[in-house]
Order: sequence, then structure tokens, then C-alpha cells
Amino acid sequence: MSSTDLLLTFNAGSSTVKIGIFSIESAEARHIGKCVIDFRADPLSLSLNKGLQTFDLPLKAEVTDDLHGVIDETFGLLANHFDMTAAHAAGHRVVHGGDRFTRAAALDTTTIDAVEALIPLAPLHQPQALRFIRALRHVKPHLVQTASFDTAFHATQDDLVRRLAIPRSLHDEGIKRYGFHGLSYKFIAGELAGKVPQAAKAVVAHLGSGASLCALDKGISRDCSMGFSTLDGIPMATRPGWLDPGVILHLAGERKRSLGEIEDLLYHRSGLLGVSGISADTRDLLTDGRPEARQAIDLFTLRIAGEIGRMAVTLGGLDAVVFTAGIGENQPEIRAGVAKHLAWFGLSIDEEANAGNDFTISAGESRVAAHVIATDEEQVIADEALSLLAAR
Ligand SMILES: Nc1ncnc2c1ncn2[C@@H]1O[C@H](COP(=O)(O)OP(=O)(O)O)[C@@H](O)[C@H]1O
Ligand SMILES: CC(=O)OP(=O)(O)O
Ligand SMILES: [Mg+2]
Repeated sequence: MSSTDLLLTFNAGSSTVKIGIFSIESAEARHIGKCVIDFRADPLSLSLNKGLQTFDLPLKAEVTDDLHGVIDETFGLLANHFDMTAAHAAGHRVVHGGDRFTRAAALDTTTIDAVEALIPLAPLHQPQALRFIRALRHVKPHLVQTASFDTAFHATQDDLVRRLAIPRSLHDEGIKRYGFHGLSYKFIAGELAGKVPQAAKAVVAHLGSGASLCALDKGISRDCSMGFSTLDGIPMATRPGWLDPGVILHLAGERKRSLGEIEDLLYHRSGLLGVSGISADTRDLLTDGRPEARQAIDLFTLRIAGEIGRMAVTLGGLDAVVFTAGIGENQPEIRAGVAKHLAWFGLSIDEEANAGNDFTISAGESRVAAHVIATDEEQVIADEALSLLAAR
């Protein structure tokens, strides 16, 4: 790609898609714009950030299954702000890469089919990315497309850590712990190496709507709280995190709940929303005076701290805890709540630094350091896409 070229990134979630616009400068991808389409909004709107400016652009296209109209109109709207004729490549976040994709891959018919074959392992996330990949192939066939996988960063984990205590034959068939949010953890590992190289053993808490933790040893993934599916680990906005499997058997057997009902319960009606009965958003819960709101937050922070303890065991020590993603970067009360449970372990927070979302929020005497680092999954997608293009 040449210096005037643009590269786009697509991070398709269950209800939004984040599109990154990057310019290629001296063989590096530089973020020059980002936009979010919120599919929950009616009519659809596209919010674009370019430099310090924000634009809310209405989208008139109907949301069809193939997304052709939405893609076409989005490119048209972006053309008022960027030279879209210079867009030559699109990199996608794909949640599941299974055992096949341990690094980013160029997308062609064969690799797209392989990504499709992994839908059963990530039924809520994988189809969204595929919709955009297919739509772009149809509407903008000249774009070179690549995929960056959430699971790939965790391929370094030990076989023991990846194992569930079920019969070996099931493990061999792929029922094992994969780990997720790898693009975010890859970005944070890079930041840690540059800014605090002495923090060799670190636990990173990616706290967004989906949330997980990752144990990093010198930047290499050794464990992740999300294992086989995106339901695992700590409670999330609407997902429960780990759950006694007996609960599922009870719901299906005794209470005759259908598979669809159980899936809906686990993906959309549990977690912070389920416990509080009020909201899936920590911002609402922290300002709501009701005890159920408080309890949801308290369960969230207790379970995060517990998982940090488990990861310290995997790592055989702990130098630093890092908070990232929407909640991790912006919510001092949640970070303080987690730290409170780890005081005995040698983690103490500096209240002022924590309130200011500073880079270092641990107190001077703290044995374990604590940092707040903003993640950038889009930058990782763009960097991986660029290296694939350079290798062509
Ligand atoms: N500026 C902010 N201030 C406080 N909380 C925030 C802010 N931005 C996001 N959050 C919290 O982060 C959550 C979403 O995190 P995010 O990383 O954007 O999630 P995702 O990418 O998984 O949708 C929200 O539910 C909210 O609780
Ligand atoms: C893997 C996962 O849960 O992703 P998200 O946070 O985007 O829901
Ligand atoms: Mg996310």
C-alpha cells in the first residue's frame, strides 16, 4: 500500500459495529477517524469522530440481512470526510479462530468458509463479522480483506490451562478453553512492554460489555477467564460468567426450559442486568440508590478480584494489575472495589490517582502495581492487516 492509501477496520459486535479509518504513513497505520453504527437506534445513525470533531449522520438504508444498503450508504457518507477511493483494504475482528487460526489471515473463499465453520463455537459473535465480510465482498469487491482473531493471542497457553475436566475425547474434538479479547490483550501487552517493562507478571482486566481477564507473563498469554465460550469467567453486562453446570441441567430437566430460552437467559438476561433487575450499564447502577444495583456491582468486583487471585496462581506471582476497556478505563469506583478485596494481597490504590483515571493508580507502598491503560483493538486489527498486505 502507498502513503496515500486508506485501510478500514471493522469490529462487529452484537448491536454495534465500530469502523476505524486509518491512513498508511511510512508503512504504519495511523488512526484518522472512527465511527460507530448503532443497530439498536431507529432510525439508524452513524456517529463519526474525526480529529476533535464529531458528526451524527443519519442512515436511511434499511437494515437487510445482507447489509448491502447500509455498507453502500456508509461509504457514501464517509466519502464526504475521507477520500474513500483510496480505501484498499478492510481488516475485521473475528471472535473465534478455533485451532486453525493462530494468527491473522487474509480472507478468501477458503478462509471465509473456515471462519463460518466456527459459528457454533461463538454463535452470537461470529455471524456478525461474517455478515460484514460478505457484504464488503459484494459491495466493494476490490477491497483486500483480512481477519484478526480474538482467540489467536491465547494460542501460547499451556495445554493444562486450556483443558476442561471432561473426557479427553471431547477435548480432542475442540471442547476446551480458547480465551477471548485477544486483540485488546495484544495491544495492552505492547503498552506494558514500552511503559512498565518491569511488570513481568501482569493480570489485565478487560471490562467492557463483554469482560474477561488475562494473565500475561512478559507479554505472553498464560490464562484467560473466558474459556470455551464468551459466557465464561466473570459476570458481564448481560452474561453470568462461570456458572455451576448443574444450573443448566436443572433448567432444562426440571423446569423444561428450551435451549433457546436458556441461551437467551445466559447471553441477554444475566450478569449485571440479571442481578440488579435494573440495568446492564455500570453507569446506571453506580448512580442508582437501590440495594439490588449495589449488589450487582459488589458481585462484579468480588468475582473480578477472585479471578485475579486465580491468575496469580497460574503466573506464580503478580507484579501488576491493568484495567482497560469502557469500565476499566473510566470507572474509579469499580477499580477501587476490586482493589479492596486484594488489599491483603498487597494492592493498595491511591484515591486521587484512581479518581483521575491516571496511568498509575497504585499507592507508593503498594506491593502490586495497578495501571489504567486505554485499549485499541482497532489499531491491532489495522497493524495485523498491514503486515499481511506487506507480505503479499
Ligand atoms: N465514558 C465512560 N464513563 C463511564 N463508563 C463507561 C464509559 N464508557 C463506557 N463505559 C462503561 O463501559 C461499558 C461498555 O464498555 P465497552 O468497552 O465500550 O464495551 P463493548 O466494546 O464490549 O461494547 C458500558 O456499559 C459502561 O458501563
Ligand atoms: C469476546 C466478547 O465477549 O466480545 P465482546 O466484548 O465484544 O462482547
Ligand atoms: Mg468489546
